[in-house]
Amino acid sequence: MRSISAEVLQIAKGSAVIELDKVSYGYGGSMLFSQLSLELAKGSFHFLTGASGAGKTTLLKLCYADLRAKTGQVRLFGKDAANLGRDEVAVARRRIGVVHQDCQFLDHLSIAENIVLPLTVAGRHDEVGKNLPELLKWVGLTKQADQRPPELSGGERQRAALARAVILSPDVILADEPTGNVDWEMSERLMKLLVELNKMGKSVLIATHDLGMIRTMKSQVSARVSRLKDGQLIQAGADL
Ligand SMILES: Nc1ncnc2c1ncn2[C@@H]1O[C@H](COP(=O)(O)OP(=O)(O)OP(=O)(O)O)[C@@H](O)[C@H]1O
Repeated sequence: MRSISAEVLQIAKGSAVIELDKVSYGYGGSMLFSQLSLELAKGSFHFLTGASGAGKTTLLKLCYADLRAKTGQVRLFGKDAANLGRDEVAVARRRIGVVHQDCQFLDHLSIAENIVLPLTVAGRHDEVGKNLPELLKWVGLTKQADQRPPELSGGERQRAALARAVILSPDVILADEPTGNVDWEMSERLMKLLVELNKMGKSVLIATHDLGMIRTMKSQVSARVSRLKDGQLIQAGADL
C-alpha cells in the first residue's frame, strides 16, 4: 500500500478546467494515489512524467471520468464528476479530446472514418465535410485518408489519433504517450501540433516518459512539469 500527502499544483493562467482534489485511487486492494491534487488551468500546458507503472494513464482516466475517484473530488469544468449523470458526463467528455496510448482505432474503417467517428457518433454528419479536409491537411495525412489504420506508420497513426481527438473542437487535450514508438523528428512534429493547439487557447496535458522531449519543448512553450513517483505528484524543477 502506497500513500501520499497532498500536493496542489496551482496554475496561474485562467480558471481550472479539470481539477483533482485530494483524490484517492487504486486497483484491487492497493492504493496507487491518495490525497492527490492537480489543477489544469484554462489555456495551460502541462507535462506529466513518471516511470512506467507510476500511474500516468490512471491519472488521465480520472481526468476524463473514465475512472471514478475512490475518495476526493474530480471536477470537470467546475462540476463534481461524481454528481454528473450519464448524459452530463458525455457532454463534459466532448469538451475533452483524448489521444490514447494505443490510438484505439477501428481497423475495419478508413483513417478518415476513424477521425470523424466522434462527429458521426454525435450525429453531427453535416460537419464532417467542413472539418475533415482541414484536419487531414493539418496533420499531413490527406493522402492516407482512405487507408486502414494497420497500413499506416506509427507516427501517422499518432497524428491521426490527434486529429480524432480534436475533431469536436474540445477545450482540453489529454495525450497519453503521444510520441511513444515514433522517432525524434516525428515526436517533435507531434509536440508542435500540441503546442499549436495550446496557442489556440486549449489546455493540454501530456503524459510522457520522454524527458528529452520535455526539455526541448520547454523552450517553446510555457509548460508545467509534474512527476508522478510513489503515488506523489511532484513539481519538477531544474533537475528534470
Ligand atoms: N485495470 C487495471 N487493473 C489492475 N491494475 C491496473 C489496471 N490498470 C493499471 N493497473 C496498474 O496500475 C499501475 C499504474 O498503471 P498505469 O497504466 O496508470 O501506469 P503508467 O504510468 O501509465 O504506465 P506506462 O508508462 O507503462 O503506460 C500499474 O501497476 C498497473 O499494472
